[in-house]
Amino acid sequence: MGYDYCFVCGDKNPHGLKAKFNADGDSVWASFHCEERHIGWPNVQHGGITSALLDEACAYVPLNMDLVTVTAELNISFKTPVQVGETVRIEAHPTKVNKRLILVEATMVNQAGELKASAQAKMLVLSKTQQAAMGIETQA
Ligand SMILES: CCCCCCCCCCCCCC(=O)SCCNC(=O)CCNC(=O)[C@H](O)C(C)(C)COP(=O)(O)OP(=O)(O)OC[C@H]1O[C@@H](n2cnc3c(N)ncnc32)[C@H](O)[C@@H]1OP(=O)(O)O
Repeated sequence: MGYDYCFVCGDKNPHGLKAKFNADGDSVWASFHCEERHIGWPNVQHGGITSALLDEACAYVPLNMDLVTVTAELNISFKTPVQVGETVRIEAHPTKVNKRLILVEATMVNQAGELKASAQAKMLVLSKTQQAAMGIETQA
């Protein structure tokens, strides 16, 4: 699972987060280590980084079903700051699957199991025409 220049998962993007997402049934997960370059406030992971990781996890859920989507809505609750030096696990799973709309929930927890952030997303399935218009190439 991956896309070379994606800011979150691409391994060829020199400025990217290089998070690797794995499938586990209909769920997906990834680990991420917070470093100094990811902060906003001192020692605290930037909320945009947290949001990007959760958004990506939500996109990987339909990808795991061979569906290409964009995020139509993303609601995030930031529960506890992610500190520099912490490793977090991001997980996401589908809660409702319709023809064009996939509802997804995602969480970010640290190694002690403390909830750092959670998200609910509405992922809109793109038609082949919409994918082509966006320059997204798929094998199928
Ligand atoms: C292949 C690649 C493999 C590897 C990839 C790894 C990289 C992964 C990268 C992942 C990156 C991370 C992910 C990212 O960050 S993706 C980037 C962030 N997201 C965007 O840029 C999306 C921008 N928005 C749009 O493109 C359009 O507004 C969309 C496509 C969302 C809707 O467009 P449009 O309005 O023209 O709609 P439609 O004609 O297509 O469809 C209409 C249907 O959709 C329903 N609807 C619409 N909005 C909503 C809503 N909010 N709630 C509920 N329903 C909604 C609507 O009622 C209708 O239903 P129905 O009447 O048909 O029943």
